[in-house]
Amino acid sequence: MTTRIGITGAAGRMGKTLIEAVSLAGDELQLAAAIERPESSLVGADAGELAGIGKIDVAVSASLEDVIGNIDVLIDFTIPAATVANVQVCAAAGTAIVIGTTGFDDAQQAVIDDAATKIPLCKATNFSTGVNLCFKLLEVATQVLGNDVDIEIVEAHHRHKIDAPSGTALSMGEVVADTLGRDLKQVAVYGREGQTGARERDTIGFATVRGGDVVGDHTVSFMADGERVEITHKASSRMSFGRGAVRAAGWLPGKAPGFYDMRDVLGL
Ligand SMILES: NC(=O)C1=CN([C@@H]2O[C@H](COP(=O)(O)OP(=O)(O)OC[C@H]3O[C@@H](n4cnc5c(N)ncnc54)[C@H](OP(=O)(O)O)[C@@H]3O)[C@@H](O)[C@H]2O)C=CC1
Ligand SMILES: O=C(O)C1=N[C@H](C(=O)O)C[C@H](O)C1
Repeated sequence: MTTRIGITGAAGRMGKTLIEAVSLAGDELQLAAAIERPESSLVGADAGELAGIGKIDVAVSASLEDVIGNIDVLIDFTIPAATVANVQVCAAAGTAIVIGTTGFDDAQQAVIDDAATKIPLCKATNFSTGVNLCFKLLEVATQVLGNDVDIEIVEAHHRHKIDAPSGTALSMGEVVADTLGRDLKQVAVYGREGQTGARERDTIGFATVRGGDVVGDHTVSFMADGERVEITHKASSRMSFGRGAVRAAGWLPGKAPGFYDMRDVLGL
């Protein structure tokens, strides 16, 4: 059976990547709708031409509500406010959703958690296989190195990124903090300046770099006296995220309502 996919934020960097990723995914997955903001000049354009893969006879729509009945699953990589609106449309229609947007505040996350009681919902801060493998490697490294190391996370992204630290860096911090039985909200340090005092062992530090066209680099350092372990992931193409999100979109429809992430899709 064919899974009909909708993509919001169709003209965005990830939206265009996702349109191409669906076209590469085989006959079981089909792009059934591409949605942009009503005021976008791209409404009515062919989604394939927008993504640079040639005509696919799917016109960009101005409203998710207009097309929700034509899709089995929505993939949403937009901005938090738009995702929150879109997840509510999906919950009302009983349609599954894959969420890649990052940068939600607690109130926005609560709306998403509520939707997951009604529909199958797969949300990940990073859909690449490599990053999800890194989450596993981080668990092991943290278990072995434990409380004897200082842990710092550095991420770099392109100049257009609007949230910091990246969702992936925060997820990496959560994996490490959970494994150590620490509460990330209590121990995270976001950047340092001035007379900071000596580093406290229990803290987990984050540093952010922005510039150029960096697709997404993440390094977690475990630093002891005399040695250092670093786990690094470098994305060189957005297709690494697009492939993963489309795989999640093929996996999700038909699942029981609930909150899933890419580790569930990969069986990690
Ligand atoms: N989980 C993962 O694996 C990954 C997650 N991301 C995340 O995905 C998100 C999008 O990233 P990226 O594609 O680079 O961003 P872009 O800015 O390129 O795209 C965002 C899209 O959302 C649309 N949009 C913005 N505001 C609204 C609104 N109010 N209503 C409806 N649509 C809106 C934009 O439309 P318009 O062009 O008209 O403004 C655009 O199409 C980010 O949160 C990023 O962190 C990115 C890569 C991987
Ligand atoms: O905005 C991006 O580009 C990316 N965002 C995600 C994040 O915040 O972690 C995933 C990836 O690193 C690219």
